This record gives sequence, structure tokens and C-alpha cells, in this order.
Amino acid sequence: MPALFVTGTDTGVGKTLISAALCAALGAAYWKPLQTGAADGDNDTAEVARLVGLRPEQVFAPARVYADPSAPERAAALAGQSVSLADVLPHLPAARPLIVEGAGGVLVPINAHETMLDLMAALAFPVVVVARSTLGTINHTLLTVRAVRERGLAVAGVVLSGPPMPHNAEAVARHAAVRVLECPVLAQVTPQTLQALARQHDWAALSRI
Ligand SMILES: Nc1ncnc2c1ncn2[C@@H]1O[C@H](COP(=O)(O)OP(=O)(O)OP(=O)(O)O)[C@@H](O)[C@H]1O
Ligand SMILES: C[C@H](N)[C@H](N)CCCCCC(=O)O
Ligand SMILES: [Mg+2]
Repeated sequence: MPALFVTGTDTGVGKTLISAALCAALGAAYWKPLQTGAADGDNDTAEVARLVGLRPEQVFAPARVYADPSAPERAAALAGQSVSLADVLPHLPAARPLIVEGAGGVLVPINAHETMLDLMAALAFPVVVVARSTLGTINHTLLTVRAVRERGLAVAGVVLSGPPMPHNAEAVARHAAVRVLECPVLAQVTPQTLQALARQHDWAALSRI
């Protein structure tokens, strides 16, 4: 498994938690190319490193970090800057296996002409879609899977995070013909519960696409 790109149907759906589970299960390094929200303490890299206990050589700094908790396009503008794929791609770590986490969902703007999906296409890694498990997720998840596939990328699987909703998992799996894993609500998100989550599922199945 060389690398996976973890995207989501939204911000706050559990991409970082699932990225950590994948790192723990696969012994992978982690990279968040674009981090926004630093002023609010958002630091997905530190969170994954803490949860997984990543070794220093498995932790890679984002290409850009912005204070404002918005899409990279706006967060960069508020910092008086702009950002493009050309700024990001040279920072791609050589380490493998590698988990790459996007910011928000697939059409989040990086600038006026580029989105997260353009970053995903440039990297060309199989994609894991993280979504909430609850009502409304079927539409969001099928839209995201369709957008990823229409761009010519492979969807390694979908992870539904939250209370078990077997009907939603079944509907997504059937309508998108995709592998679906369910991640329950963790009462606490700690290194111990993360390790348990990493053992609970066949995460490696996502890398056997
Ligand atoms: N299954 C779960 N059980 C318990 N807590 C969860 C679960 N999924 C997500 N969370 C919590 O919800 C919050 C948002 O999740 P997370 O940070 O992983 O979202 P994200 O999709 O990575 O967001 P961003 O777009 O900011 O990167 C975090 O506090 C996380 O620990
Ligand atoms: C700050 C936040 N946690 C994310 N890093 C950025 C999410 C941008 C989402 C933009 C949108 O889809 O409306
Ligand atoms: Mg995150």
C-alpha cells in the first residue's frame, strides 16, 4: 500500500480520527498538506502524532498553515497570501506507506481555479471517503464518491463515523458498489481507544484495492 488520500463529505466528520486509525493499523506516516484554523488550535498533524504515537520520521509538516478556520482559498487570502498546487506538491513526503488528509471535502477551494479534488488528482492515490453515519449521509457520500470517480480516481472505501446505522451503510455500499466500514462513537478519543479502533477493523482491506 503506497499511500491513501483521506477525504470527507464535510469538515468535522472524522477524517483525522480515521487517518490516525489507518496510520496505526498500517504503520503509515501522515501528511496534512493544507492546515487551516491554526488560530483555533486546529493541528491535525499533532493530533494524529499524539493518538498514534508516530515516530518523528513518520510526521511531516503541512505545506501551508493558516490561522483562519476556513477553506484554504479564504484562509490564505486573509493572511495576505495565495496558495496553489504548485506550492504544495513539492512538499509531498517520500515516506511510504503514507496517509494524506485533505481539508474539508472534495470541492473545497484551494484558490480561484483549484480544489481539493485537483490535489487528489495530482497525487493519484486511492481515496478513502469519511462521512457521518447519520441521516443525510447517503446523499453526501454518494455525491462525493461520484465526484472522486468521475475524476478518474479509485475509491478504496467509505468509513461511516458515528452511531451504527446499518441501513445507511448498506445503501451506500450497494448504490456506490463500494466497501463500507463503520466506526462507532468513541466515548473518549485517546491513544488507547485509537489503538483499539485500529485493531477492530480490517483497515488493511482499504489498501488492497
Ligand atoms: N467516531 C467518533 N467517535 C468519537 N469522536 C469522534 C468520532 N469521529 C469524530 N470524532 C470527533 O469529532 C471531532 C471532529 O473530527 P475530526 O477532527 O476527525 O474531523 P475532520 O473531518 O478531520 O475535520 P477537518 O476538516 O477539520 O480536518 C474530533 O473531536 C473527533 O475526535
Ligand atoms: C478549519 C476546518 N476545521 C477545516 N480545516 C477547513 C474546512 C473548510 C470547509 C469549507 C466548506 O466546505 O465550506
Ligand atoms: Mg482533520
